[in-house]
Amino acid sequence: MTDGSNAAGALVAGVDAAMIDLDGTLVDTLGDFTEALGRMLADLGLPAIGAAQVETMVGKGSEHLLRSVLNHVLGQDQQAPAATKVEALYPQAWARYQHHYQAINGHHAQVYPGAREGLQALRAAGLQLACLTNKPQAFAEQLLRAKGLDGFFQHVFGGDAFARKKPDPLPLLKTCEALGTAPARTLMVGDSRNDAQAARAAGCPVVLVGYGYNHGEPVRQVDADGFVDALTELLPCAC
Ligand SMILES: O=C(O)COP(=O)(O)O
Ligand SMILES: [Mg+2]
Repeated sequence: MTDGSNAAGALVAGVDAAMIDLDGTLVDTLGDFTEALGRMLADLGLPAIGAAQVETMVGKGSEHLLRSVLNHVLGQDQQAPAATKVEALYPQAWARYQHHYQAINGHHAQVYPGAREGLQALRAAGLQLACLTNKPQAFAEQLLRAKGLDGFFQHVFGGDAFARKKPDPLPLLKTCEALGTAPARTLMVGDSRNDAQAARAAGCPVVLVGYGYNHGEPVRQVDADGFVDALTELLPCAC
């Protein structure tokens, strides 16, 4: 239990549905990202990147991740302006990354302790659930199926499902529309300021987990309505 858990329970008691982030919230996918990026960088003849570095770059979708990784590895090369090189390499990097990620999706990833049980409890409490991630739709669906988590969700929306990604409020508002719930009664559950900013702008309550990826910054400094250490703390309470 954490200080935020009572607040989280109270929030759950006051909502009709929840939107659950995927990477860093339901599944620890850092191993998948690092593996697919490593294979991509090897194909391009570029230096490798470590998991600790990758962790700070995850959460804003694949395009942002690839540009951050290329910038990082090319930043060590002073021969040409990094930005020009990044854009020149980007199309090939994108194709190799897609190829490799699809092949290894879920192989180096683990469902977080309590995540499955938390989803079960939320469904048992009568909440509708949507998975709302910046991960591309096809990869998100493939991963949820591989981990046996797909059956919990009425909807799955990836980073390419709408015109803009989190932290823009649009994906949350569109998800509320699909669920048929008011934003103020639809809880966002995520792991980063990306999720929290989007929720604030959409008018949704937001709870963050303490264990995910928050762009290399302490997550408890983010403006959110509550924090939990496991999704099992998201139980509706009568408080
Ligand atoms: O950037 C990503 O692919 C991860 O996205 P998520 O944290 O919104 O699931
Ligand atoms: Mg996340």
